[in-house]
Amino acid sequence: MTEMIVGKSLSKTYRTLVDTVSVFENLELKIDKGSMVALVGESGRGKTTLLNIISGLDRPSTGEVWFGGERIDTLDEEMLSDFRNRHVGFIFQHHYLLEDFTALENVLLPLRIGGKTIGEKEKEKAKELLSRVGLSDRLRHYPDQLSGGERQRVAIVRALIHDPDVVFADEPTGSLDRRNADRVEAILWELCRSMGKTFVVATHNMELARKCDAVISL
Ligand SMILES: Nc1ncnc2c1ncn2[C@@H]1O[C@H](COP(=O)(O)OP(=O)(O)OP(=O)(O)O)[C@@H](O)[C@H]1O
Repeated sequence: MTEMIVGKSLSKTYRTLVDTVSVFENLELKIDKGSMVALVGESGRGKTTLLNIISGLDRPSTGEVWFGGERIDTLDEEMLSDFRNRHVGFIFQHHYLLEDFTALENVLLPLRIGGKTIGEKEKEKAKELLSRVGLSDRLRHYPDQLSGGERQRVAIVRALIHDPDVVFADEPTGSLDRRNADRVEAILWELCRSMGKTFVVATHNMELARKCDAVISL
């Protein structure tokens, strides 16, 4: 299998005014293209930190991050931002939808940010994905007119609209009640698998982790 992400000898240290926190040292990881991977570990063990490093949101203190054969931890901010816009989709615990934009407009934002002209083709793709997550009758609703689970489903579609190579999810259903969380996780799972995406999820949910092809334990 082709490797999508390789982390070599990764270490991360946070320095604050009062002390230094070493989150992990000399961590090695490989994530295969098209695989579903869970990042697990007790609270504070560094799941978010590692996710941010391998997705190009943050940099390691030492070590190397390779993404699709390209080293990314040495890119400057502008190149890194461009890299994320092209190759990566994010889903966080909070939806981060823009309140003044409808569900459809929120979904189209990554394309606008990537400099694409939004035409019928793009709108159709957004509508099709929104209907796949059960939101075809919520296109013109604003975030505050949607339920928590619906908002997170919009965020899922927004993470996929620009056809990223890898979808990163950090506790994607952590703010939802169990029933909603299960539903949204299943939808996220199905979509990523059917679209052949590499999927990396930081989670406390061991049931979700068990469904993954690989588990990285911190
Ligand atoms: N900006 C920062 N400055 C200093 N320490 C930090 C910073 N960010 C995170 N840390 C510390 O690094 C460690 C790892 O944090 P991280 O958020 O990656 O853990 P986590 O495994 O995702 O936790 P949780 O499951 O609770 O979300 C924690 O001990 C945290 O206090």
